Amino acid sequence: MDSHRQTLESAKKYLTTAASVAASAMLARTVVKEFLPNELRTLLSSGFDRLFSRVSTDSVIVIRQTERRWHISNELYDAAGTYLRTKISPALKRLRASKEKEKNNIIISLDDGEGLTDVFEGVEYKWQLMLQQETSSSRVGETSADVRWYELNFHSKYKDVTLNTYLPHILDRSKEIKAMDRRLKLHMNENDSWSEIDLHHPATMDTLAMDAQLKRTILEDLARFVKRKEYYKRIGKAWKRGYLLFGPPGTGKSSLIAAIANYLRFDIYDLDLKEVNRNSDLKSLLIEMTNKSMLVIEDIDCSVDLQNRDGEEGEKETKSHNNNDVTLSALLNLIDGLWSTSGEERIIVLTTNYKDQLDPALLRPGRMDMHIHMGYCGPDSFRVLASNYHAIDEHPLFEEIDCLLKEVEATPAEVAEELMRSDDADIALGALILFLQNKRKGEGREEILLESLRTDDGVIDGEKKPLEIGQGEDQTSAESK
Ligand SMILES: Nc1ncnc2c1ncn2[C@@H]1O[C@H](COP(=O)(O)OP(=O)(O)OP(=O)(O)O)[C@@H](O)[C@H]1O
Repeated sequence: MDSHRQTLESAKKYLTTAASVAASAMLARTVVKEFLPNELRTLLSSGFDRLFSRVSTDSVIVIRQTERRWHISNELYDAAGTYLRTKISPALKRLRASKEKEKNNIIISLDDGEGLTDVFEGVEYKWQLMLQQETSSSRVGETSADVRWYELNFHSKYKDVTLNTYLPHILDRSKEIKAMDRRLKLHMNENDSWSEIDLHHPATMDTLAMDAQLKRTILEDLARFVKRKEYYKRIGKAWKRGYLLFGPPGTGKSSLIAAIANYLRFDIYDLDLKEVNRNSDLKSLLIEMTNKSMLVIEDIDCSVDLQNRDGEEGEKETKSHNNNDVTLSALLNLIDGLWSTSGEERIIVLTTNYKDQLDPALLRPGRMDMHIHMGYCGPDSFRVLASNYHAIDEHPLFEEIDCLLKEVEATPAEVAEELMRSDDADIALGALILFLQNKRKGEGREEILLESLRTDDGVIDGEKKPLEIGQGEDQTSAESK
């Protein structure tokens, strides 16, 4: 996106017009201005009239604005503008305007040469933006308006493939590009209604400090999920995916949620169950959610107070802390039923610091598809943080830090805090070493106390960990179902 903006900025700056069309320079400049991304969208709000004109072996499709609002052409004209914006080379220094011989048309070259060339499935397409000033007279006097259209040139033998494949591809790509450009929203609930703010969380999958293999697994899972519309339809399952994030505070559960939202360009619906008084309110909230969104319930263990644990799942009374009527079974039924069937491409994320305190109903197969353990900071995570905070990939102190991180349980949040202490990498890494050494001393004393509680099988009483599938970094794991 930035490179496009730069291109457009530099295109604007370096605009030159051919000497022969000096009189048209003002008009051309207007078009160039309109190539700024936001304005482009307004410019391209209309449609096209399709016509083929044969010039020797070339075919030309004219994609033109039209008065008819809902004409298919509107969509394609709009899509062409969006699509071409991503195709303009960052190296482009100027937009060239020239006048067509014996015509009033001005050609705006979208590259340095003859026209922007796009190669798709081996076929070469040349795009030109055309511009004409049309004057019309009426009783109130003469008015003039700019008429713009795209000309798409290609060899006539590719006419079918163009209509059947290339133009649909442009429509699809433009939808994807628009989805990427869209501002993300964070929705928060108050009783039975959502309020929204723009989501500007800077976390991305790149800046997230976690075990490299686990990160790859999550990314692959997400990428597979969004491509599987037909698959979910075929198997008769709702197109949704559930992730349970668990781990100590400060290990990046909220950061991962934001990173997923930024990666998929999904809005977040942050559901605070304590704010919901009745199951009917919960239902209203879930119905209002849009597609391509994430339902997030943080600290699920604190949001609902589990009672009657021994009863059947459907009978479990799970009330929230402020004694409202919302039950866990209602939440689960709504998510499995209405929420899943009334929308698509939905993700649900539950977080907890204490997975072992969760109701088994939440952990049942098919409910949360992937259990992701956000663990303490290991060498992989530390490398990401060092790169985030100090833009360094290597440093003589790394080895010592790696050794300490293997011995000490420090959260990424704690490590990040130390790294922020100074802009000087040497000082910050030194502070981190000191912090880890102090922590190790503290833990050493604790270890001695815990030693007396150790049972025969080596497990510390009350500390028995749930069985997890570990991957990569020692303290990080994922269970995928
Ligand atoms: N894995 C991580 N990668 C990058 N930064 C992290 C990570 N974990 C923590 N941080 C840093 O620490 C801050 C707090 O982390 P975050 O809120 O994501 O943790 P959490 O696990 O959700 O904590 P809690 O359980 O208390 O909600 C973040 O804003 C970020 O700066």
